[in-house]
Amino acid sequence: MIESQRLASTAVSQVLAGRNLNQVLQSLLPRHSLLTPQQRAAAQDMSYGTLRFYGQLRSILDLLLQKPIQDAAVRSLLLVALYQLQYSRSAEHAVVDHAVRAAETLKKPWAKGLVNAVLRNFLRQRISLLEQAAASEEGRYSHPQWWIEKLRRQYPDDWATQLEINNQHPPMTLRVNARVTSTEIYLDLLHQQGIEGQQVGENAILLDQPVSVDKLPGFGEGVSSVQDAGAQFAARLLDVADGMRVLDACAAPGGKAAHLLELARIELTALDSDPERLKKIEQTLQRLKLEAHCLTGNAARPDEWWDGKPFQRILADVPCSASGVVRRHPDIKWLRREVDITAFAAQQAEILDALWRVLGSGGKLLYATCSVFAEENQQQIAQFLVRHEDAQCLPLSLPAMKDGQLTPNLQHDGFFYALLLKA
Ligand SMILES: C[S@@+](CC[C@H](N)C(=O)[O-])C[C@H]1O[C@@H](n2cnc3c(N)ncnc32)[C@H](O)[C@@H]1O
Repeated sequence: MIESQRLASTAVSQVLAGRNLNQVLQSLLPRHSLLTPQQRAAAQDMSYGTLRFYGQLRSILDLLLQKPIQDAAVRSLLLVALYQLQYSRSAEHAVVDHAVRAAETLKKPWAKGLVNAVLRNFLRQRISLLEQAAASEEGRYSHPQWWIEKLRRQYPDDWATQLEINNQHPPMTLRVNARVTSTEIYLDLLHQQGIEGQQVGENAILLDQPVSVDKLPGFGEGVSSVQDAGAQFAARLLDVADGMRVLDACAAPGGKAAHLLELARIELTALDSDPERLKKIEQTLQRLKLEAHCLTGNAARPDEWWDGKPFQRILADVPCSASGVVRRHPDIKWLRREVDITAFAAQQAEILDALWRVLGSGGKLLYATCSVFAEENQQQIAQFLVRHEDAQCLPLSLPAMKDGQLTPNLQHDGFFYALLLKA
């Protein structure tokens, strides 16, 4: 456990210094090649869990300390150990003992005693500390205060439910490749392997328990993919048909692009501004035996990549706050600042305006975000409609949506969709 705990502490410390958790783990894990798969999984769980409950754990740590700790390594080690004590099944004495030994290796003579005292005090005063931490909203909901307030303003009825859902483990959902088999047949195949789930969309199967993809029948051969049920609405809403010229303007890592290709024999251009992420689309399409024209380029600058032939359909799955998918990326809660939402909205408007120019008359553009904030969603589209008289927003006939908004729940993540028709 000690190695996993140390790795998680380093990861948490780097995220709190401003780095993205996925990238941090991708760079740290290969450097710990002696870890067993179980130790790696434990390190990931501790990193994700500590950040999921960082608001609460930080409040508890502040209550336990006479003055704040400036040392990032010791502070992160304490946060990870508090997470383990409160949320994991590890034996308490082992968590404390390993954290004290990990503190010794930090070569800071004062750290060992402090770590020991803080963790033992937590165990002695746990109930009262949990109650005191819950007195502040950040401590209670483990989200930044500006986020809590924005959600409360925009979702007066279910803001607290959303915050609670955001702190749960995300569900694992599969997309069955409609070109290869039916959802019913694949459910049966899963059942034969002892994997249970239920159909929650035309091609979507929500698994009872997450499993490693190499246990999924035919995964390597492209029979299924992992994709949230909310994300699976995109390809259906865009209403593609064989022979259409389609642009996926922010395509990486390629989940929605692949779904579009599974649904119809379209001529797809998959664009993304990040060449590294673009490689992931190529890998995904190779596994699924699908083809697209993959391009590196800025969606807001069509002059740099467009061949002048209008598209009949465009998917604009724009960069956003990702506030609808924090279950999967708990670091987002602590990395985003309120001003970022305005910056995202400005970037999204620029991309939308540019893409409108490359859409043919009578064509449809599906605007998509994985955000729950109105500035990036309903307000963005209302302003777009004012700027573009030739645009009409079509009604979406999905029962789970309100004004195009899906909020995170037990079956899917938070997404927003708006389908725009060009006169
Ligand atoms: C929400 S993700 C897209 C997810 C993807 N549609 C899928 O389903 O797998 C947004 C993507 O937009 C890309 N991006 C950001 N700014 C861009 C721009 N100006 N032009 C094109 N792509 C951009 C990012 O690199 C990122 O891959």
